[in-house]
Amino acid sequence: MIEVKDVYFSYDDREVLRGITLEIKQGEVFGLLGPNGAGKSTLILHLNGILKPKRGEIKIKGINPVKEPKKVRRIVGIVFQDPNDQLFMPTVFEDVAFGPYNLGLRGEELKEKVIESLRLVGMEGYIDRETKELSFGEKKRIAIATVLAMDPEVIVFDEPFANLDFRGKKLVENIIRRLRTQGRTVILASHEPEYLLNCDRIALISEGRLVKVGPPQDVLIPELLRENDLDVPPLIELFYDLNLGIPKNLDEAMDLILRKIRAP
Ligand SMILES: Nc1ncnc2c1ncn2[C@@H]1O[C@H](COP(=O)(O)OP(=O)(O)OP(=O)(O)O)[C@@H](O)[C@H]1O
Repeated sequence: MIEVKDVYFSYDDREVLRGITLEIKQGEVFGLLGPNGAGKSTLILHLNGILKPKRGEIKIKGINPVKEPKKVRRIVGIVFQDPNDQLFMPTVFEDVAFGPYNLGLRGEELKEKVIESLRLVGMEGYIDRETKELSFGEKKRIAIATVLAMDPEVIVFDEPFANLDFRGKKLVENIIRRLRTQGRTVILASHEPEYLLNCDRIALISEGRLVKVGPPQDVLIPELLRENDLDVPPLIELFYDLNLGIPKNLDEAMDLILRKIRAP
């Protein structure tokens, strides 16, 4: 689905991506983990042709985003880290309608798409609000709706949980769960391992290099996280020490602990 082949990128003469090679399969929930400045956002901006590799190549379903950015942008939707980079229209309706309007939707069909997308992020009551009046968390949810409204096969979330309260985080988790059941490909970039427990695979990136890629139990190793300036959540530390594997969530964590306690 997504092939990243030996990609290098520099801002002026500062090299930020140094030979990244990755393959992401259709329907995968794929985590991009790395400390601040590792190059996660830079890599993401390559996936729909906003940035062009200095060396190497990217293919999305066989299409090169540099050569055919419009085609690729119909496949890959990116939810930017800062919603202010995503929202630029006066009202919420206009912001969410912008993408589907460009895809050809009009009238009732367009309105229904906007309402449906806002409902998915719990913001249908905000349809006529002025975007600039909204709080950061509200803007973040509208930004997600603008991407959902275009029904992309691949959705990339850059630090989707940053600056969200408990309810906002749960809502994003539920959206990701729904996208997974729909068989969409989801990419989640974060510097916090605890948000990537549920991923199928995780790529650990540091200083523009791929350090490791694999399922959570192979990548979320306390020593490896520390070596790469990442936080080690107590849950991961505990489960690693007890040799219990990596739980996907608190329910599974409880289950694993109870099984361990009850084991003869
Ligand atoms: N537009 C830009 N011009 C120059 N340098 C940039 C630009 N954007 C990012 N950088 C630099 O590139 C490096 C990688 O940044 P990037 O935003 O890709 O990292 P990141 O892993 O997403 O970090 P974070 O977790 O802080 O979002 C950083 O050193 C950053 O300062």
